Amino acid sequence: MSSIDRKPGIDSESAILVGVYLASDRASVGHDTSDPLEELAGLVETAGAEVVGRITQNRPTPDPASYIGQGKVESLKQFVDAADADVVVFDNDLSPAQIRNLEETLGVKVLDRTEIILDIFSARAQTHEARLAVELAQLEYSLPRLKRMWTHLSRMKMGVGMRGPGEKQLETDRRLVEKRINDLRKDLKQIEQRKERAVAARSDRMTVSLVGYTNAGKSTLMNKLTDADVLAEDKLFATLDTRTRRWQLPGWGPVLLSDTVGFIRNLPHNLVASFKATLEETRQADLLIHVADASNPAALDQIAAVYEVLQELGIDEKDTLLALNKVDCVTDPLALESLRTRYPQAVLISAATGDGLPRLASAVGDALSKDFLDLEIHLPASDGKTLAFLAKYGEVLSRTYVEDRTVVHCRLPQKYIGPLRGHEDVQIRPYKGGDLSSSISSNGHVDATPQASVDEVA
Ligand SMILES: Nc1nc2c(ncn2[C@@H]2O[C@H](COP(=O)(O)OP(=O)(O)OP(=O)(O)O)[C@@H](O)[C@H]2O)c(=O)[nH]1
Ligand SMILES: [Mg+2]
Repeated sequence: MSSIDRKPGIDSESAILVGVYLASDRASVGHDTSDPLEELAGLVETAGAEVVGRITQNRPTPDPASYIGQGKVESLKQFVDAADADVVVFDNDLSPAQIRNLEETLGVKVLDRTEIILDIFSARAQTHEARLAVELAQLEYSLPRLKRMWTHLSRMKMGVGMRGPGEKQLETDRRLVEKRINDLRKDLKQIEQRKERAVAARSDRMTVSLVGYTNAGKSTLMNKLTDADVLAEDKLFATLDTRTRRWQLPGWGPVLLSDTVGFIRNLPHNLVASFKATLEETRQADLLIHVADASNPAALDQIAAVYEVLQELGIDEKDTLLALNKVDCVTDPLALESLRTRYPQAVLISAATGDGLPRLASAVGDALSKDFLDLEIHLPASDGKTLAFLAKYGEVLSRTYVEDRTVVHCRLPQKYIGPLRGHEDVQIRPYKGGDLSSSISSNGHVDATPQASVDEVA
């Protein structure tokens, strides 16, 4: 499939960055005071290229032919020649036609932000699952662009506008790509279903998942809390898979903590979809810890971008704790203050120094406790299985035997009330305090009027 590999990576090439700010963008990113091309520069460097120049332009709307205006294209060309650049990278997403026109005028490769992100993911994907996910996203991105690659080829081989074998070749390429996309989707769906079952099966512990913008410090925090040995480095997308470790939560017991791939503003949609299997732990988590880099001038926008991706994954309604990380290297106290005003519940931490981690742990404990119900459960004295279930998933506080019944005072996560209902002859009701043996009437049966809160989930 040589025509799809038109773009080798940009490793050790020299790049000029172009950012176009449309009227609509300027309205929405009003609070971001950082250099608008800083993030793209980080991406391009992570992809292995060297940034040799930057150009920005404000425009009301993109130019249909070349995104930037004609005059700007001319000065970009001079810039490219003077700097002897190999590639021009746009911070915006370009149409296939815009890329083609720009490449023709500039005489160098033109890439957009999505292609750079896909390139990084492709170079860093290590697990089988991540490789499949990236390949799928790349092919989905290339499919509508196949024509443009062919046009490039046809011009070299037989001049502009030639029909004939070229059209046929394009059809064949397209069919091959479509077939591969279908196969990949099927494989990933299977992995996703297997993963869904696997994650569900080990949910006998409360599970907490770290989410956040790329480079926010999720892996560093994971290592600090669990003695895990996850790669943490000052590169974008250092983590592309999911690791889960036991975290001994003080005053609580062990919970499962997972670290996963970071998010970024305008994460390509098909990339999010492809990574669904990888994000399974996050989708099934009882609680999310959203780690944000408080020292980054774009922190507010990054936090908003993470919420957008959570929305796209359909998990924005989950209980989420915001942890403002890297407080040890905040240089602008006013910016931190405005973050705190905006998110008064957030916990300030430094994953590097360990500052604030006890406070984070106790906030996590509180958030998890919220899901626990204080219950009084009546079961046949012979029902050892249900008793074992309660001991495994909940916290049994007391146990009383009355005739052939056992009465248990137990704190149990809400999500286990459903499974309990399946057990025969078991009654569940809110614990109201006092002596459990007195709640059994003389005929040995419980007064079965559960409160609404229990009834709803039961
Ligand atoms: N000063 C300081 N640096 C930190 C802190 N936490 C993380 N870092 C640094 O930030 C960089 C990124 O950290 P990671 O833990 O890899 O970030 P991540 O969120 O896992 O990033 P991705 O896996 O790329 O999404 C590393 O160089 C860390 O050393 C902190 O509290 N203070
Ligand atoms: Mg990481």
